Amino acid sequence: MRDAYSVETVRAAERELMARLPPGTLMKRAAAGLAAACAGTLGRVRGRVYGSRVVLLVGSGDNGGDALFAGAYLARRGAGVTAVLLSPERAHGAGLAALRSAGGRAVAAPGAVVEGAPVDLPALLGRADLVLDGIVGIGGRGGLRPDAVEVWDVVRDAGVPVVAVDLPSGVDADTGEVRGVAVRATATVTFGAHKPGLLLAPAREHAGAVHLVDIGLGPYLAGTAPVARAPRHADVARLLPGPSAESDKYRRGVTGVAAGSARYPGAAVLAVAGALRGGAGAVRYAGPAADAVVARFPETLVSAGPPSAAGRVQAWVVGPGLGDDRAARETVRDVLAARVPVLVDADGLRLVDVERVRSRTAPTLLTPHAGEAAALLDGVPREEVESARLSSARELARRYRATVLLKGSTTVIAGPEEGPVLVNPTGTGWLATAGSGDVLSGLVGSLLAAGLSARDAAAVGAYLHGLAGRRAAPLAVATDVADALRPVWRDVAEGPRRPPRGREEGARGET
Ligand SMILES: NC(=O)C1=CN([C@@H]2O[C@H](COP(=O)(O)OP(=O)(O)OC[C@H]3O[C@@H](n4cnc5c(N)ncnc54)[C@H](OP(=O)(O)O)[C@@H]3O)[C@@H](O)[C@H]2O)[C@@H](O)CC1
Ligand SMILES: Nc1ncnc2c1ncn2[C@@H]1O[C@H](COP(=O)(O)OP(=O)(O)O)[C@@H](O)[C@H]1O
Ligand SMILES: [K+]
Repeated sequence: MRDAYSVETVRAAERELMARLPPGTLMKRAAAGLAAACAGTLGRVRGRVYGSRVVLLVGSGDNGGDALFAGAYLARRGAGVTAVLLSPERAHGAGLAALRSAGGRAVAAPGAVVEGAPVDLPALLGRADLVLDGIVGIGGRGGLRPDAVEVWDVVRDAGVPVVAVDLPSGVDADTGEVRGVAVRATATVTFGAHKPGLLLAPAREHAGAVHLVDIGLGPYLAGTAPVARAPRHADVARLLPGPSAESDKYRRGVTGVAAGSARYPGAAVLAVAGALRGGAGAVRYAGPAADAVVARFPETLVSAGPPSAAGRVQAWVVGPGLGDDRAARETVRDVLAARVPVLVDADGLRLVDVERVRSRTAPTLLTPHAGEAAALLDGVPREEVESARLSSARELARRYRATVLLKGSTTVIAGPEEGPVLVNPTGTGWLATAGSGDVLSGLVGSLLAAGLSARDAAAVGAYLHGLAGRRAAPLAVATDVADALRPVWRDVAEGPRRPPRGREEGARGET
């Protein structure tokens, strides 16, 4: 698991560690790691550090201090380093002195000049090979301030690679929210621990490839809970269900699918397609699209009556393409009355009664996209859910006393109890295609039937579905995603072969 800790927790751990070390040690460790990563980037873009041109954007806090010390390292290796100070009178003193004694120079940002000729920022950046964003880190509030926006606009237009120091300036470290303008980095070098914002959209889209620099916080974080955890290949591989020597199809679990309608038979077919690839031994379909399901998947056990009359299952999936008529409503009620885990998706989410879900004794898993989640949260704006995924999923899980898998650019999973939210690291925008959510609900339902907890089934399902989307891209349609589940499952199960860069977990980058 990749664990992300709140700013408060990171600061507390830093305080404890700092108390045991000579002053300035942590910043020097951070800066050394940052400089090494920057040297690597310069090696790639310029061939070497010596003779390259580096611009530091330096704010008024310790984040700017990190940039200045890293700049000093690079200057000692022969880079031409210029620090652009957003608040010259408050820039980190020791960092500034280190940069100057290493041969670097500092200039005031255009908005900060009180007298004298302002620096020609476009010209400076036009010659730069690399920019370090040390405007603001975990001490930031809200988006970039106007003076920082002015500088960032020039950097962005220059198209120079940007390494963000600790976090892209302007993003919210704890929530992943971006209120206003924020830096977009090629890479982010973060210190001590991941911050939730580095795992969560929209902020994670600003971070580029994320490198974690160990500054020795590990022992001081050990006893504290992360806010968010992102599974890796090995975590998922451990949870994949598989037949044992004594297995038969019933012992492997039977998935029930109550989906589709005369109007939307395809949703039933796609949910069954996912369910057939989730590790259960059999899939029962109950509903009006039985003919379409059997025509495509003859291995499905079908019936046209209510789900409760379909025979035993170990988990139900209800909702995709169900419509919202009386029959749909009854189907949802019938399934929720079952004493097995139930996944509710799509139309099912419009028909669930909160008290009925809360009173269930078997696990319930809700799988809304942002629009559905917004409706379940009494009609808050969809954008509000999209910008605050973590708290939205948590709130929904708390209200419904259920596990929630909130789909979208970052899929997050929250359980009814307190504890870390899971963040899915796989996926691609190509999954935003009609019916791919139906495949996911079938897949996760099958993992539930195979015996995984709601949280594990959601995490494994989202992870595999995201990989399948990448494998089927470009131009993936939902059936391609379902077809890609088998090879993706095999890859994860076979691990630990390092996936080709750009296709797997590390595509957004982490080292
Ligand atoms: N602690 C440690 O041991 C270690 C910490 N380390 C490093 O320290 C960083 C944290 O440093 P920090 O606490 O000094 O805060 P920081 O992120 O520099 O920002 C504060 C300044 O930003 C300003 N500002 C605020 N919002 C803004 C905005 N939207 N747009 C623009 N400006 C904004 C705000 O201004 P003010 O409100 O005071 O006017 C304030 O002066 C951390 O991220 C890591 O890099 C590493 O060296 C490892 C060891
Ligand atoms: N921008 C995106 N990036 C990554 N994944 C996405 C994005 N948009 C949607 N998805 C994924 O695509 C699937 C779409 O599901 P859903 O919204 O239920 O569509 P449908 O109802 O058509 O099946 C979900 O798994 C979701 O996480
Ligand atoms: K920064």
